[in-house]
Amino acid sequence: MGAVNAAGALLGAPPPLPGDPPAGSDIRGGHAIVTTGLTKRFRGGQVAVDAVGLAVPRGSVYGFLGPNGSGKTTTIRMLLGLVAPTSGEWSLLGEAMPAGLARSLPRVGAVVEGPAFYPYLSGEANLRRFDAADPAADGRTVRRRVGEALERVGLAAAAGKRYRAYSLGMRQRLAIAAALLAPRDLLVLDEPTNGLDPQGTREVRTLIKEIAAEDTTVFVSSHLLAEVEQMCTHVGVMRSGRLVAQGPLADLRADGGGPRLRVETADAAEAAALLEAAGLTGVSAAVHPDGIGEVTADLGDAVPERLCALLVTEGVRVRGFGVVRPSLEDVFVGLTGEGFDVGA
Ligand SMILES: Nc1ncnc2c1ncn2[C@@H]1O[C@H](COP(=O)(O)OP(=O)(O)OP(=O)(O)O)[C@@H](O)[C@H]1O
Repeated sequence: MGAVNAAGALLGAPPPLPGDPPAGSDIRGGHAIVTTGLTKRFRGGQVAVDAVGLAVPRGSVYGFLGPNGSGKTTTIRMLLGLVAPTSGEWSLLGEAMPAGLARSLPRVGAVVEGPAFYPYLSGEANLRRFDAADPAADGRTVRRRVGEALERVGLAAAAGKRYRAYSLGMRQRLAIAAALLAPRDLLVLDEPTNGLDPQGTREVRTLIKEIAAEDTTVFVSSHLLAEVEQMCTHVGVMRSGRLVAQGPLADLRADGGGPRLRVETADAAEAAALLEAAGLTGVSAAVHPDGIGEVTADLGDAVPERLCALLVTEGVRVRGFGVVRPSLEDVFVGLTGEGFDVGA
């Protein structure tokens, strides 16, 4: 499937769901996306998305993070009206869905799965062709809009080049340009850096930040924690079809707990006893196979320099001393029970 733009271009509105609120009744204007109990059970009984409640604030860059198969694409397809939920409610840009599809979708740009462009046509010709398939688009302004979209994604100089000569990063930027052929309040991107090399990844990431700076809410799925960390203000974490955490990135980071003291020493038992006597909590000591011990403890309000001086004065042979803050990955591993691919 290619980039999906205005309502009706590539989308067929799904039938209304039982219990749908009347059109326009959702006035939660502070959020670009809200879902309540959104669920998808495929034929055969598999629950791919299980009662997901998303709250995507307007103006945010929301990272929809989760391992492969955790239900991200299915959720995105439901949001865009490409597949009907089994149950649940959702709204896009304040419009209750699916009744409000025709009103909200023209303001939503989306890139879901691989873009389908003609290899022998130029980037510009591909965008014109794409625009022509959109009944909501005004053919009289196509030249200007295609030019602006190419400019926006940094492809103006390569506009006349054939698509097959584009790098992977350029191809992905062209897909984003297709989603930006009209002004959008919300951009939905499903794994936009998947398969890109580091240069292409950087290009797309920079572009997303620029688009967000222009007041477009961006909802971007990824299985790469490092990527989400670098470009998102908010994050939702999926595990096996369930949303296990959601909120501002900074809040989730804070959920990992406070800083920990870490001391490397051959006198682990003595160091642990001294730190406990000094009032530190969560003290634990371990000895590595090389015989060097490691003692960790919650730092709390203690002053690390004083603790270091105390250990040395009391004769502990300190080899290493530092304060470690829990990484976002530690938090997510705690939430999801599994690691994420952190190599962006
Ligand atoms: N049409 C379908 N019929 C049956 N099962 C499906 C269908 N589409 C997806 N699934 C299953 O639903 C689960 C969630 O898949 P989904 O593609 O939404 O996950 P994802 O997080 O986007 O993963 P990926 O990044 O690998 O696409 C998977 O177990 C998948 O096999």
